[in-house]
Amino acid sequence: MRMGFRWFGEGNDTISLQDIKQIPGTEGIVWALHDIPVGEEWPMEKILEVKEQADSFNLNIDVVESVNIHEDIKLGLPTRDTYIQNYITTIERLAAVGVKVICYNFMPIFDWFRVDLYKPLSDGSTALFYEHAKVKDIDPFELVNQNANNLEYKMPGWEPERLKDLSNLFEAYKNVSEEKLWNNLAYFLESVIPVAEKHDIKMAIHPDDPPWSIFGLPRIITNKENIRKHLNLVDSPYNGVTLCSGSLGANPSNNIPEMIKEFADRIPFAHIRNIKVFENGDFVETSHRTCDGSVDITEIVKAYHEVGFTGYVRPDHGRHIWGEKCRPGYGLYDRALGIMYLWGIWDTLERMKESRYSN
Ligand SMILES: O=C(O)C(=O)C[C@H](O)[C@H](O)CO
Ligand SMILES: [Fe+2]
Repeated sequence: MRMGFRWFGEGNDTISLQDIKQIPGTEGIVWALHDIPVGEEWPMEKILEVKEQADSFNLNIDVVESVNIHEDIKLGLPTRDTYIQNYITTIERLAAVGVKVICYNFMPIFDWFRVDLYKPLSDGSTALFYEHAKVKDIDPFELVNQNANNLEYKMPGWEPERLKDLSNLFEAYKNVSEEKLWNNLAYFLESVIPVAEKHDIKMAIHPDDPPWSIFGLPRIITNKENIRKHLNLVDSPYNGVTLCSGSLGANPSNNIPEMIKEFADRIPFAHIRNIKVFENGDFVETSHRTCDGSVDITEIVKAYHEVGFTGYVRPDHGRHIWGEKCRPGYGLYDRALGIMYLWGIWDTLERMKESRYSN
């Protein structure tokens, strides 16, 4: 597996490239141009700027997360063709600088969703928290105001300029059933996958986080059957999945090692993280260690090892520990610990494999 670390860019992250370089076994950054509005082409000069910064630390820029999808594409509006064309231009430019994987998601309106970004844990750290009862009661408009407008950091998927149009967006989605969303996804894939094939760049959809409908909005990338359906919409190695253990793991009936085995050659990129799911279905982010949460990280890494996984991987959200001031879920310390845990399991499995052969 090839390790990367999500980085939000110069002046937009508390973590430096020097910090990332010092995390053992980390070869690259997982990056995006966060200041380009969703739907616009990514300018080549800005792409090259990131490449130069990463080059100077000998870090690769092979994985982009995310080139977000304009809402008109998800809604299937006539204007979608212009936005798809822009997306294609961005794919071509990214391929030209050597990018190998583009992660994206197809969630209506909201990206990942939590009710509390700093839930105190018993060890004195804080972490992202999802609470069913609150989501049922909460007015999404109020939450957007809290999350998007009062935060120190502009978070991808929570852009205030996009969400100020929230009531129109909700109105527009009234006509979009799950089936329609699938059709709109198929339309998008049929346009972009041939381009991805031509330029040798893999498209990797991120599962919905959490993997169920919220506020009556359809969500479709939620379980094994639906991931299979997605991969069959356009049956190409360039139409893949970012298999995220934390997103899928919020539903305990998702068997992630089984998915890794079935979809092995269609997973160009993996997110590995743990969460603790409570009996009532609420969940909180934990350390990556298996026994700290409900997701069996050991079995997951074992499954990747068994299938001979050579794709990209990153730790996903971490807790906020040791007093770190950082983007919610994206501090340096807990994610770096996560990387060491993943390598610990992987290296042990490698050693066991070698000794099996030598005995
Ligand atoms: O919620 C998660 O697990 C994520 O990793 C969020 C992703 O960055 C995002 O949805 C990808 O487009
Ligand atoms: Fe993820």
